[in-house]
Amino acid sequence: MKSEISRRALLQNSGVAAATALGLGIKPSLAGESKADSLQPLKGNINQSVVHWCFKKYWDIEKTAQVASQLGMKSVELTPAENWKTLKKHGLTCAIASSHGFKVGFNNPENWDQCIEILRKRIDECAAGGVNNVITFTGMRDGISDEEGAKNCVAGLKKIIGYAEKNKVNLCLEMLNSRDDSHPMKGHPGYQGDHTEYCIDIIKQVGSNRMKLLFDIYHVQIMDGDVIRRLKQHKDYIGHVHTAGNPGRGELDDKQEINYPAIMLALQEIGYQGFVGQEFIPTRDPYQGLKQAVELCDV
Ligand SMILES: O=C(O)C(=O)CO
Repeated sequence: MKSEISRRALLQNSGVAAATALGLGIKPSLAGESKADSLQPLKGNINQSVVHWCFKKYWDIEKTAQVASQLGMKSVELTPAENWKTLKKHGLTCAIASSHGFKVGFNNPENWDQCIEILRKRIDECAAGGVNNVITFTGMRDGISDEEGAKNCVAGLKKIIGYAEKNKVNLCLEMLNSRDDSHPMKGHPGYQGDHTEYCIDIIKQVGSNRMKLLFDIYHVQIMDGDVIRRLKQHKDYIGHVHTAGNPGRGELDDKQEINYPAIMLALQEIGYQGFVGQEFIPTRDPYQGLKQAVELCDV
């Protein structure tokens, strides 16, 4: 896989070099990239998506959609409904809609009304816009025991899951790591749903085929590990998947420890039909990092 990627990269780079030498003046199709920088056609067995917040600093929605489309991805996700028409223009969808943030969630009954109101609105938007998934969170512990938090999550989510069912939209509960305290988006110390099985137990108790897990490989690797076994074990409950390199939530390169091609093959093996959202924080050229991730996950 690696040698194939390097070979491709080499061919592409030499193509650019040759064209430049010949004075062909390849017209950049996107600022900072040339057409020759685009991928070979993807196998497309994995539906790939890019998570907008990670790239927002570099690219607005139009540019993100252009890049995603150029890289053969199928979605730009966690972007508001007002942006979905831009995605459509580029032949893309939004794999999962955002909702209430991770800090205020269903573990505290005081937050239920607020979470339900925003989820209802998102479910309506998803039903109208052909989007299948909405994200949801447990919220922070803030003195609530894990047992109480789980009980509250089940009771709170049960108040909205019927509406999700009626509109054929999945609620995806995200597990997040609470270990990395180095950066506000690399880890979330105090988050209650910080173990895979804790979230799975909540999902099972809500008891609906519209209640799913957002399996973020980066967060699972930090808190629980044993990623492929967990994917297989919980296959019936996985609604969406996220990536990033660990440690550091950076690119999916050889400085990080997660074996993404093997994990993507495992997703195929379990018959996962959903999307894989690239959700890393770029530490170098964002286009090159995203291209590398897309190639690596295209198994
Ligand atoms: O850290 C994450 O993965 C989140 O989605 C928080 O919103």
